[in-house]
Amino acid sequence: MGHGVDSPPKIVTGSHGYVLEDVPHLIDYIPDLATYPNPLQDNPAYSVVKQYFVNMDDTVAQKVCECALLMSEIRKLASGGLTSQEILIVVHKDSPRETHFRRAGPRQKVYFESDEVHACIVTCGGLCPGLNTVIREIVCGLYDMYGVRKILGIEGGYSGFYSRNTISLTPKVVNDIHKRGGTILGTSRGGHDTSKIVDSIQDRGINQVYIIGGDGTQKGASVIFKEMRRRGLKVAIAGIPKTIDNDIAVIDKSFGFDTAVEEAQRAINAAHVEAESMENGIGIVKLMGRYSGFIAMYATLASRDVDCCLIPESPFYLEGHGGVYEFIERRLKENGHMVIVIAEGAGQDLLLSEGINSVNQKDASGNKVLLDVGLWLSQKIKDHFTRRRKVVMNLKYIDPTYMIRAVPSNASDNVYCTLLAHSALHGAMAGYTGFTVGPVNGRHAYIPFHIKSSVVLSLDHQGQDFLRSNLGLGMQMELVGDKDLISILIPG
Ligand SMILES: Nc1ncnc2c1ncn2[C@@H]1O[C@H](COP(=O)(O)OP(=O)(O)OP(=O)(O)O)[C@@H](O)[C@H]1O
Ligand SMILES: O=P(O)(O)OC[C@H]1O[C@](O)(CO)[C@@H](O)[C@@H]1O
Ligand SMILES: [Mg+2]
Repeated sequence: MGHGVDSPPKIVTGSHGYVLEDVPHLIDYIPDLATYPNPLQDNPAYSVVKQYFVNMDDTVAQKVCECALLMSEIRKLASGGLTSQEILIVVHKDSPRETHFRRAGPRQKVYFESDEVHACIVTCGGLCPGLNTVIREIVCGLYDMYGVRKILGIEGGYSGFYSRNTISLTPKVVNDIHKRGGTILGTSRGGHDTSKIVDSIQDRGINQVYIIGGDGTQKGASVIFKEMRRRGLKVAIAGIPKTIDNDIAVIDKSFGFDTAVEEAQRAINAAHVEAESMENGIGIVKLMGRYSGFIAMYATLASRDVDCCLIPESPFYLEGHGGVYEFIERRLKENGHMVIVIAEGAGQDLLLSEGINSVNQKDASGNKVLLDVGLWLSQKIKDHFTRRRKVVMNLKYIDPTYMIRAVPSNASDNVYCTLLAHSALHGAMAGYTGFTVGPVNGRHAYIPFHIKSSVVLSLDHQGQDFLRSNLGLGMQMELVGDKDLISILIPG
């Protein structure tokens, strides 16, 4: 019963301009599927909680506007005449309502019997703190909540589907993996061969696929979903978004980000200790962030020892008025030392304009390989001050790139990873497919792949919020360059 054409986005509109970006469901292409009562209803841990199951119609608003509910809605709310999906929305009376997503969580009816489920888990792309926690909680959640016994781990990312062995995953196998960094399954870039992957899933009789990875991985998951649908297979594809860079616009935050920011403090502290111990000491720390400076910016805000933070969203220059050299000179005069944090994607245009390694290198997944801006900046500063200005200065460059992502996740990321894992498996059990999970405005939701894979968040989108939060944190700010986003922060 396969569909020969791509499924268009499932957009549901309602009254008052309500728009639901819905996720696909197995019954969209296999209409006569049997349903079963959710086994959670007999679980004493859950049955005591009132209203444990998510209402079928519950949705989460992508944006919560700052104005109040319409008076008519307030009246309806008071009289119980609004559904819970509507209660979640606060709208401006004149503006169309924003996008909504289906709320995540367990449903009363499921589309898989426990002993019918054959699940698999795969991790793809770069490492991120929390990968093992997500794996653990999918396994334990399926086992404990749904009585699922057949769960396979696919080794080595997408290519592992057709070129590697599998691992049988049980709660015992995954018991303490959340205390370790990395992923027990291994990961990889490249090697996404859709038909080989789908053949492998079909041949093994797998019917739930949990795919943990970043933007590239979610695009790969979307292609797998489309092929499943084309073949008419009863296989639920659930994505769990992973990006240490925190650059997915639609969800509130990505897992591992907090841990990475925390770990980055150690490098910044070291840079600060080194810098303040020497005459004209400068500590430079390079942090991850190809296209967005979230890690750099949050690590800067948390530390209070950083004088200057350079991010990809805000181009900067070195020479002349408003340039980095001028700022360094002033800070050294005022303080005798300074710390600079630079995101890996910042200043790439400057390196390219100097003709450094202009060959466009790509990794196995087709991602552009960036030039080392930290080394370049260190060399430039040394050259400028020591050789050209004949100023004594001591510069120490620290690159903790892989140290901040190879660590185990911290406590709050562990809790977050657990919620993501549970959202994913509740969704798959309920028959949803072709979706990814994540909190939107603080509530966990199911988001269609086409939205997740197309939006990359940069700090530019949040410029105003950033200004507000920086001011709230007691930072003074100064512009470097001519852009409207702040590049330099001076602890107040
Ligand atoms: N457009 C695409 N279609 C199908 N598969 C893709 C696509 N883009 C990437 N992939 C596959 O997804 C996997 C991971 O992609 P990638 O290496 O870009 O990491 P990522 O998921 O974006 O994570 P990271 O946060 O580390 O960048 C790879 O196996 C890659 O082949
Ligand atoms: O060196 P690798 O393993 O390709 O990964 C590095 C990249 O992965 C990311 O963390 C994205 O997840 C980037 O910020 C970084 O450039
Ligand atoms: Mg990526």
